[in-house]
Amino acid sequence: MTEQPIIRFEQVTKQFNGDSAILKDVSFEIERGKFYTLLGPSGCGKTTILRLIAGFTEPTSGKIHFNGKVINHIPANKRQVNTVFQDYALFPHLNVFENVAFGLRIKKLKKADITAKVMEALRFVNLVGYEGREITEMSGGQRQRVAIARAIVNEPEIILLDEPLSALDLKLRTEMQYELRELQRRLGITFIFVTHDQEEALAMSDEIFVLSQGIIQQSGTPTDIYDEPINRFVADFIGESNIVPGKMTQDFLVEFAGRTFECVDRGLNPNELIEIVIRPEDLEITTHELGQLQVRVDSQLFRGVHYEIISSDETGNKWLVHSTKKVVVGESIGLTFEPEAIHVMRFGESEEDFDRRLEAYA
Ligand SMILES: Nc1ncnc2c1ncn2[C@@H]1O[C@H](COP(=O)(O)OP(=O)(O)OP(=O)(O)O)[C@@H](O)[C@H]1O
Repeated sequence: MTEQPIIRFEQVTKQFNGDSAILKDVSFEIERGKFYTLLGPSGCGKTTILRLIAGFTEPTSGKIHFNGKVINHIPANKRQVNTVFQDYALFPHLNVFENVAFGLRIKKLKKADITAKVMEALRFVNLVGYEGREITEMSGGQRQRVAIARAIVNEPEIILLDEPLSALDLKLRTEMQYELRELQRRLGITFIFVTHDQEEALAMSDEIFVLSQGIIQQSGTPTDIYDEPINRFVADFIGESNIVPGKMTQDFLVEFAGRTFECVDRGLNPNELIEIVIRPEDLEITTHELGQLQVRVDSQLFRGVHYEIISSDETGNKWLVHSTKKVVVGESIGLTFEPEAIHVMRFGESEEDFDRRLEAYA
């Protein structure tokens, strides 16, 4: 028997003061011990999901299950959940030790137990030796670690992290991404992390939920989502892509840019209109004659590791190419790609409907 999910949202809708719904009939499951990321643009409802899990707000309709029990009305302080906020919400008048100890003092633990637990949490985040420091004397990255220590000291089953890296500069941010990921592995606690940064989500997560307009557009592993975006929103939001209109003439054959190509997808209706996604790094540059597609180079930018080339084919499609080869603007070149590089999306169909259709077909 598979273990039941630690969190399950069952058709959860959230509306504020009669306004239109922020979350619309959202259903998902969170498994124990994994690193999840809620990814989406500003205002899509990511923080609202965290607040619902934490118990800071209740759903307008639907059910939230925690270890199989409905927790809609359970107050925040009775849930095995701790949150690390964007601004860390540390107490500036308390030192590092007291910040971490705060929750344990409220629970009235014995002094010796508090010391042992706080030191253990500080050890986890590599801050032993800093316990007497004032919060104001700590750097951004160190404050971040204090906030995490304050969450883990309560031994929660879930840690919620609301854009915790957004205040850090790029270098520190990358370091903290590694640190957080590593910490989650060592602790084995479920992490639910919120970000609007797709690279961060791809780098850190076991599973990503891509949200837009109060709906989970797609969920899956980073490679699932990157390689097989379900719709135009996900393809655009996760990395750069070429999206062109096409037709599925039969299984394993697609037509776009006026030609027919082999692909690895099947299960669509003959001649169904689709959108084709090809990632810029999956296009190879060759001579005009050897290309599967002939394009004219419109522009070229040097990006350090690669050139970013914008080109167009005869039917007017634009093709973005990432290549280590340099080309000449105005020149006609050929593009080649493997059948696996062609990803097929259909218009306006949900992930569930898509899967159901594929299953029925298989
Ligand atoms: N208490 C509230 N009352 C009314 N509207 C709210 C409330 N909290 C959030 N909203 C609205 O709900 C929508 C979603 O907000 P939420 O904070 O969940 O988005 P988000 O995806 O986390 O965005 P961001 O990345 O900007 O933090 C926004 O339009 C916001 O204005």
